[in-house]
Amino acid sequence: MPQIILLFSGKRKSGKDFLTTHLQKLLTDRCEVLKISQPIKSHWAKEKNLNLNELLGDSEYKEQYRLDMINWSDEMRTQDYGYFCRIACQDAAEKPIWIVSDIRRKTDIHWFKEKYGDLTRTIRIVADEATRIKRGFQFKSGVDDGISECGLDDYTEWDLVIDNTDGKQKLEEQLSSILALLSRL
Ligand SMILES: Nc1ncnc2c1ncn2[C@@H]1O[C@H](COP(=O)(O)OP(=O)(O)OP(=O)(O)O)[C@@H](O)[C@H]1O
Repeated sequence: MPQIILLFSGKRKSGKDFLTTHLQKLLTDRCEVLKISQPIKSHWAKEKNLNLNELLGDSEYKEQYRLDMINWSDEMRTQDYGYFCRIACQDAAEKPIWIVSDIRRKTDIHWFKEKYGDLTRTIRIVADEATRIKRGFQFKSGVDDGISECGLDDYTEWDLVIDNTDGKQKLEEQLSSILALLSRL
């Protein structure tokens, strides 16, 4: 059982992978990074005979399959909203800090809060559209106007909001604001 769980959310190309990878480097073996998209991608890779590592990485490859994966995983979620959260947690190593790098829906937050109560901390990464475009974002109908991108737009109870817009916050500032959430450890 972890002692604290950091739930990260943010729109496409806001910097979720970037910041959680830097955080992982700081926390080294005290933390485990979980991705809710991992079980989705594993299933999809097996089913369609695709390269799992390419799907998990930051590449054009995953964009080709994103819409299909979203549609399939949404169907699974309507039957059981905790399905992918549960698998991601089952597969996670015993570490004091869990970093969940891709929270996308209110039901994801709900599931973690229901199961882990006040061990959870929610973090929203924001970046303006110009920055996201510079970092590879291109609007895609069915993806960027769907629930997986917009499901948390009106959520207001974040424990921390990080501005990852180009030129706004320094990486060290961003990381120290996240570390402050771990002060109870
Ligand atoms: N603060 C930053 N400074 C420089 N480059 C950044 C910064 N944040 C993110 N990037 C770069 O922008 C690109 C997109 O970031 P990243 O992959 O972390 O976004 P994401 O939110 O995980 O996107 P997706 O939802 O598509 O997986 C990456 O190439 C990353 O290295």
